[in-house]
Amino acid sequence: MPDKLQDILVTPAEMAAIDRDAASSGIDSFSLMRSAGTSVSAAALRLFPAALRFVVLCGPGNNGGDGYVAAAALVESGAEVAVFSFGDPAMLKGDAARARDACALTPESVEAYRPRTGDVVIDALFGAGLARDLPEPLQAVIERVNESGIPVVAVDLPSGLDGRTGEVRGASFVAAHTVTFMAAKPGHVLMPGRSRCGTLEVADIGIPARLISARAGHLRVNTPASWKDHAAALDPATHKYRRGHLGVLSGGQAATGAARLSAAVGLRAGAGLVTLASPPDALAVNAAHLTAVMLKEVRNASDLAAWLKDKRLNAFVLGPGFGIGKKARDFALMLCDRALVLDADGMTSFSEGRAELFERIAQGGGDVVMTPHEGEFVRLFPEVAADARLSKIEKAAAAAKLSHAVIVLKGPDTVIADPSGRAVVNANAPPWLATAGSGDVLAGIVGAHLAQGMPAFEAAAAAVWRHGEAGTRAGRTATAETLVDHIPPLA
Ligand SMILES: NC(=O)C1=CN([C@@H]2O[C@H](COP(=O)(O)OP(=O)(O)OC[C@H]3O[C@@H](n4cnc5c(N)ncnc54)[C@H](O)[C@@H]3O)[C@@H](O)[C@H]2O)[C@@H](O)CC1
Ligand SMILES: Nc1ncnc2c1ncn2[C@@H]1O[C@H](COP(=O)(O)OP(=O)(O)O)[C@@H](O)[C@H]1O
Ligand SMILES: [K+]
Repeated sequence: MPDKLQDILVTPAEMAAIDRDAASSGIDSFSLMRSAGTSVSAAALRLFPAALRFVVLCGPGNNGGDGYVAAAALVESGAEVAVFSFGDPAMLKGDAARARDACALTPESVEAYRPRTGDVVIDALFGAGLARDLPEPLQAVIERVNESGIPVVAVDLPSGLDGRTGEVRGASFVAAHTVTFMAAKPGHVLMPGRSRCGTLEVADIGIPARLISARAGHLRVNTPASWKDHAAALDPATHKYRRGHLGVLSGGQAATGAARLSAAVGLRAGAGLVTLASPPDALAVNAAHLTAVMLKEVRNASDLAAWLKDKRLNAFVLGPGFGIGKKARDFALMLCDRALVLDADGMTSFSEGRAELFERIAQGGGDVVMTPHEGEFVRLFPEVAADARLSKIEKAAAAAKLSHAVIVLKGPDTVIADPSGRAVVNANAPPWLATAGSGDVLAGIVGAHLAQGMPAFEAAAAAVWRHGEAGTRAGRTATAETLVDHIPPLA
């Protein structure tokens, strides 16, 4: 796969346009189908050399066409092959009809398929463009195959998954391996889709990279390529203030741990200095637990205003354990013309009165990153959360547009989106990141990146990636504290 296509995510609508562009540029579309089908048969033979029979399930469109090509290639390799079709194969058109004609096997109806030990299923029923629920009889076939435990190799995407959203349309195969073409689609990386694709192979079937780049939007998988240009190695002549000064706002004495996690990881993630701003009642407990992190008493808005006169304080984290209410709102409004991570209680405090926040962010010119999990997202963006048509990427992008902030919509498939429509989907996070305080650690990493001068989108994307890596390094028994100890270097 050409390097520049490596991380690109192409929506099914963009892919359909790319297909049309390829055809109108004179590329023979049947040769693309032949490459697609043979890359599937090659994968099946490579991964399942001991299969007793390959069962190719072919649908009514070009995905089915790929299936007929794969079936013919498998027959040629000497394997035992059976073909089952959904819909009347006589109704196939164009390239798919040609592929059917080139396959010597006579298909049976898919409903007649009964899984047998030793079978390997090639799922060529529907591709990534599926946008409505599968018919009931097909759902029953899929469930039967899933229950049988027979391995499935999916062509393009496991049938039943929506390639735009990753959602299940009635039922979907759970594949052991998926072969898609030219570029991954959102449905391969968004949940639950990602967990149903098995290993993902992106096959180059010969569509020129320029045709793909010309149609692809600003959607990527989150890898270092998305932000490494902003993660410069340290200048040997640097000093701690040049590495940035991060301020973290602590809650009252009963809830200080969350902010301390953000502060501790802030230093680890590269801020030159971190100061924890504490209300008076929490000073003693914070002092007892801090060493390299500094402590500052901040009682109220006027204390904060006085502290903000120090312009070297260039980024803040507000929210973890802070408490919900007017104080959080006042503080956030004062901080959002500097670089700010608004997390947890900081966001929830704006369940009412968000318009003022969003306006300030738009006017402030600072870099604001909000890091909601699903529950916080519903509170701050109820109308976006309730729109069932939107994918997680589209939800994060809509919230970014509405709030003028960079949105980190967390979960196993965290999406980072900015108001201009740029978005990345994260895929390196192990499930044991779902542990108390993990979000506080993430907020502190974003804050450290902002303090170092990274733009908000890159700061957030790099933080989510490092958080995922820290999870992998810390291992299954990770806690928020051990995540702090396992943050990998940025550059
Ligand atoms: N991307 C590319 O450049 C290439 C794509 N190819 C294949 O082409 C596929 C896309 O082909 P198509 O656009 O024909 O898509 P599909 O093969 O997924 O089939 C779409 C057809 O199924 C019908 N359909 C959709 N949802 C349905 C539902 N829920 N119930 C019943 N019928 C439904 C549609 O009306 C349409 O006739 C890709 O998945 C890939 O496998 C390859 O042939 C080679 C080139
Ligand atoms: N199943 C999962 N797989 C990978 N990462 C996850 C999963 N569930 C949650 N996470 C990540 O763990 C972190 C949890 O943050 P959050 O929900 O704010 O928890 P807390 O408030 O306990 O810190 C987020 O970064 C989120 O993306
Ligand atoms: K499929």
